[in-house]
Amino acid sequence: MTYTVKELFLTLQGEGAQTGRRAVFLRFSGCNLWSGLERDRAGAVCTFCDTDFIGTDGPGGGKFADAEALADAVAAAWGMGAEHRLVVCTGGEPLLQLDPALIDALHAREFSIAIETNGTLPAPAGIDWICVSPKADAELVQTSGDELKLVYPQPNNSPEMFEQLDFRNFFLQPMDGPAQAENIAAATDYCLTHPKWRLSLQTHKLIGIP
Ligand SMILES: C[S@@+](CC[C@H](N)C(=O)[O-])C[C@H]1O[C@@H](n2cnc3c(N)ncnc32)[C@H](O)[C@@H]1O
Ligand SMILES: Nc1nc2[nH]cc(C(=O)O)c2c(=O)[nH]1
Ligand code: SF4
Ligand SMILES: [Mg+2]
Repeated sequence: MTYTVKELFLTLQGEGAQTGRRAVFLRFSGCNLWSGLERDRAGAVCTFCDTDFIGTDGPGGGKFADAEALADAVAAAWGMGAEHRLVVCTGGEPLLQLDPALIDALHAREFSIAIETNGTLPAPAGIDWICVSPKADAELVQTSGDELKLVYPQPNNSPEMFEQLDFRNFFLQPMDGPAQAENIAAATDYCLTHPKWRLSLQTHKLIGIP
């Protein structure tokens, strides 16, 4: 199938348990919880998104005719060295496009495959690291994985609703936006009083990398 990619770039994972790890970010275009247009934001299911995922105009973005072509572009972005290869599939919502053919093509190039998903679609087999970030008012179908990363605070989406699910790590990530300082304070407070939960800061924003 053809894959539609907003951008594809090398950076450090900024969030969650793998923070600081070198990774190729593969940002797919499109999401099932928001059109990406500002005029639709207030009426969307997910209203706080910090990402432009429309079109194919970002660095390394474009249409890729098949899994081999896209996996080749990911490998080229990584460069030399077969060890510790990591690709983070994100978006937009990556599970609208990530399929078994692409998983196989990335594994054939020695990549561990991580995903950042809103959890509304089931993850196919073979993904090496699943990060689910549930959104209020969106049905959660992917209820297991490696980390659950809840943007905090969200009305109608409290941490207590998720802490019994089958995840190895539980993170609160302060919502970026006009109330960022208050949200960091509230998330810090929650982690201090609920030791199951850890704080995930968006470290790439702090240090000015993509
Ligand atoms: C842009 S989303 C793309 C992947 C997927 N659609 C999802 O929501 O998980 C990547 C990560 O950024 C988080 N995120 C989005 N907007 C945010 C914001 N304003 N503040 C903090 N985290 C945010 C999401 O919850 C998710 O964990
Ligand atoms: N450096 C960096 N780390 C990230 N972790 C998750 C991100 C995302 O947008 O999915 C992200 C991102 O956009 N940049
Ligand atoms: S689900 Fe993810 S990509 Fe879609 S609008 Fe929300 S944060 Fe953005
Ligand atoms: Mg991001």
